[in-house]
Amino acid sequence: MASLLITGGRVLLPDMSVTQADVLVDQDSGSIVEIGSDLTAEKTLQASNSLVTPGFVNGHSHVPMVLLRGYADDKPLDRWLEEDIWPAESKMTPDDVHIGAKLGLLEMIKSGVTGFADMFFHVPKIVDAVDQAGVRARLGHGIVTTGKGDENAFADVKESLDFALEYDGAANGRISTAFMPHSLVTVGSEYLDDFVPKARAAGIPIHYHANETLNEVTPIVEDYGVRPLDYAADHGMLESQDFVAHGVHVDEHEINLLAEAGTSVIHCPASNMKLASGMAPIQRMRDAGVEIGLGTDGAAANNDLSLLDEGRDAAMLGKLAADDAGAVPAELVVEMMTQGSASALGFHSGVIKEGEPADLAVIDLEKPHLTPQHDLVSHLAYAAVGSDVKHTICDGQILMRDREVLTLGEKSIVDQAQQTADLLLSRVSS
Ligand SMILES: N[C@@H](CCSC[C@H]1O[C@@H](n2cnc3c(=O)[nH]cnc32)[C@H](O)[C@@H]1O)C(=O)O
Ligand SMILES: [Zn+2]
Repeated sequence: MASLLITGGRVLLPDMSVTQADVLVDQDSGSIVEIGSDLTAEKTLQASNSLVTPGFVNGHSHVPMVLLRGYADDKPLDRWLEEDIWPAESKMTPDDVHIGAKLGLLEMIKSGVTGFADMFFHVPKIVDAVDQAGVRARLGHGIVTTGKGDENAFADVKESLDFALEYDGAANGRISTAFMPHSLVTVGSEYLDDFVPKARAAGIPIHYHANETLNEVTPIVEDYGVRPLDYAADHGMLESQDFVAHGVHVDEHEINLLAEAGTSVIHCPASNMKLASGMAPIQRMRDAGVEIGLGTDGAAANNDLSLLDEGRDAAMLGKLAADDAGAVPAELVVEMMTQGSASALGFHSGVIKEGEPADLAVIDLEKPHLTPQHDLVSHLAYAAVGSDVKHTICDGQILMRDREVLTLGEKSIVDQAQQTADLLLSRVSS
C-alpha cells in the first residue's frame, strides 16, 4: 500500500469536534485508513499548528467564467447575462474553456476545494482539466433553448444528455455527470418532456438554476398557474439525486416539496448579493429538512471561487434573511461547505472518517487573523481565508504542498489565461 501520513495536526471530525490526531491515507484506494496516533507511513505531510478539514466542495459553478472576472459587474441577472455575459461567452472557443478551467481549478485547489459541480459548454475540455488537476467533479453541459430554432435547441439538449452518458466515471471515477437544463425559464417544456425521462432512465441526476430571481418565478406562475418547483416536479425534475442552484424565492410549499423529494439546494450567497437576486431562506429550509450545499456560482458574479469566503457570506446573509443572529451558525456553515455540498453532488467525501475518500484541506493556523484559537469551527466559518490553506489532498493524492500546486503549472496557466482573456475580449468588441 502506498501510504501517506498527515501528521501533527488537529483534525475536524464529522460531529464538528476537533481532536489532535494523525490521519493515515491509503494512496492506492484514495481513502482514509485511520485517525489516531503512533501511525507510520511511507510519506508524511506536516500539519503541525494546522487544522485538517474535509476538502471543501463547491456545489455550483461555471468555472471557465474566471476569464470574465471583472468584465461585467454591477448589473442584475437578466441584463448581466443578456447584455454582457452571453455575448462574451458566444466567442469562447474550446481552447478558451480549457485554459479558463485550468485557471479556475488552480484557484480552487489553492483555497482547499477538492470537489465541485460545473455547468458550462465545451465540457470535454473541462473534463481534461479536471483529469490533470486531480480534483473530483460532477460536470454537465448547460442547455438554453429560448431564442434558438428547433434544430439548434434540440442539438443543445441532446449534447447535454450525450455528454452525461459518455463521461460518467471519467478520470478514474473522479468525474461524474448530470443532465443540466440552465433553468426552468430558459429551456422549453417540450424539451424537458422529451429528455428528462431519458436522463432518469439512465440514472443521471439533474441540475439547474431554480427560483434565483423573481423574474424567473413570475412567468411560471402566470403561464402555468403553479410555483416553479411544482412545475419542476411535474416535469420529473425533483428527485433525491437532483440538486438545484439558488432557491432564493421559494415559498413554504416549495420548501416542503424540496424536503419531501430530498432534492438538495446549493446556496450561492455572494452571487445572490452581487446580482441583488434576493436572500435565500437558508435557516427555514434547513429547519424543514432540506439538504443545503454551498456554491460560488461563476466568478463573474462573485468574484472568486473560494468556499471559505462563501461560508462567511452564507452566515452573514443567513442571519440578515432570518432577522436572527442565531440563524446559520458556524457549524451549519462548515457542514454546508463540506458534507452538505458533497452529499448534494453524490460524493462520499465531506467527512474525515475511516473508509471515506481522502479529500482533505490542511489550514495553517499560525496567522494573526486566526489567533487566538478558542473555536476552530468558528474560525472556518468566519475568519479563515483561502490563502490560509497549506496543503490540498484529493483521492489520496497531494494536489498542493506548502502552497505549491503539483498537478498544474501555476505560472504558465496564469500567463496563458491573461493572454486568452485579452484575445477573447478583443473578439467581443470587434
Ligand atoms: N449551452 C448554453 C450555455 C449554458 S451554460 C450555463 C450558463 O449559465 C450562466 N450563468 C452564470 N451564472 C449564472 C447565474 O447566476 N444564473 C443563471 N445563469 C448563470 C453562464 O453564463 C452560462 O452561460 C448556451 O448555448 O447558451
Ligand atoms: Zn449559476
